[in-house]
Amino acid sequence: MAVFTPLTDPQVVEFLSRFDAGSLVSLEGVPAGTENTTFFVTTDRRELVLTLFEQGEHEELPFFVELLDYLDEHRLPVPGPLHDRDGVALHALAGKPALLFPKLPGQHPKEPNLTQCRELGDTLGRMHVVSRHFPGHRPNPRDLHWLLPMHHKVLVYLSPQDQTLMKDEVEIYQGFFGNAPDLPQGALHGDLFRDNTLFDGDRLGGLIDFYNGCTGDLLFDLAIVINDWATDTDGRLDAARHDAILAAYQARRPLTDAERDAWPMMLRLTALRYWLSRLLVVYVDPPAHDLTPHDPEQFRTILKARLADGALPLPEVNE
Ligand SMILES: Nc1ncnc2c1ncn2[C@@H]1O[C@H](COP(=O)(O)OP(=O)(O)OP(=O)(O)O)[C@@H](O)[C@H]1O
Ligand SMILES: N[C@@H](CCO)C(=O)O
Repeated sequence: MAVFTPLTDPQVVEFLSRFDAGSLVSLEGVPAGTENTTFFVTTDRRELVLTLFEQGEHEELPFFVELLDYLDEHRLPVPGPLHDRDGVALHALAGKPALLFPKLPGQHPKEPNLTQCRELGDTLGRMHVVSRHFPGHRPNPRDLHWLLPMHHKVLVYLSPQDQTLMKDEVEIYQGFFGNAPDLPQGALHGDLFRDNTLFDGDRLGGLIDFYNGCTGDLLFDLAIVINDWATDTDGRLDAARHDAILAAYQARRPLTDAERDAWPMMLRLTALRYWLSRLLVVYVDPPAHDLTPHDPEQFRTILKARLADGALPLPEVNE
């Protein structure tokens, strides 16, 4: 159960009174989620989601509001936060920063079909086309600059083989990305796993949970997507889902030559990024709650599969 901060009806009634969103009918805590407290709020006019921010850098919340406003204005399927009658989105509730969102339709796809993969690739491609012009700035908090110092913290918990694997990989990324290939930049979702999307049948209802959002290499976002959406249980790439996502993405934004060169390395770097972040949660900085952490092993397996198999050929772009 991930309601870390309970709320009463009167608190929510008072909160809602600042917005033109109707009067409270019901309030329901959402069990999913491990980082923030989420409630579904039904009013006499609409369905909403109320998020209380439990952790993280609260001073970064205005960046997320600006990014969601920007993507919403550009007609991407994201929950653009509600602004109150004075134009303010971010408020405090029960001592926590709070945002109110429209409730988007759909469920997280566990085993996405090819139509859903195409939808996702198309939407991410559209998002990256507009996000290149997003004026905000937040350096990617999980790129190589983070891997370099942080991987040292987990080495002691790894087998000698895994220590070598992790150290060698980080050194290889440093050699490759340290020479700064010229990769297209823009705003990223930063964590676009299946459980951060909602599908209403085959229709993409929305991309949610933008709290890893940042600016940086667009390719980083795409590699996270492929590693989660197009990987089989043995860690190997699923060619059909891989091609469906990448063909749809590239119909919106063809990859540059530099991105094509960097692609196999970016798949490895983003796999290691999650191996490491999950190891940190398990061994170094466990959260106060007792929810089962995500399994680090899954991303070690993915990394090893990318090393063994390389990347699959990128689908042809139809100009
Ligand atoms: N705008 C929305 N519309 C519909 N459902 C939503 C919306 N926002 C959040 N949810 C639901 O609430 C759940 C928790 O939300 P969210 O992913 O933001 O929480 P979190 O604690 O940050 O989770 P995570 O563990 O993925 O970081 C989601 O899995 C989804 O089911
Ligand atoms: N998507 C992340 C968790 C949320 O940041 C993971 O699977 O490790």
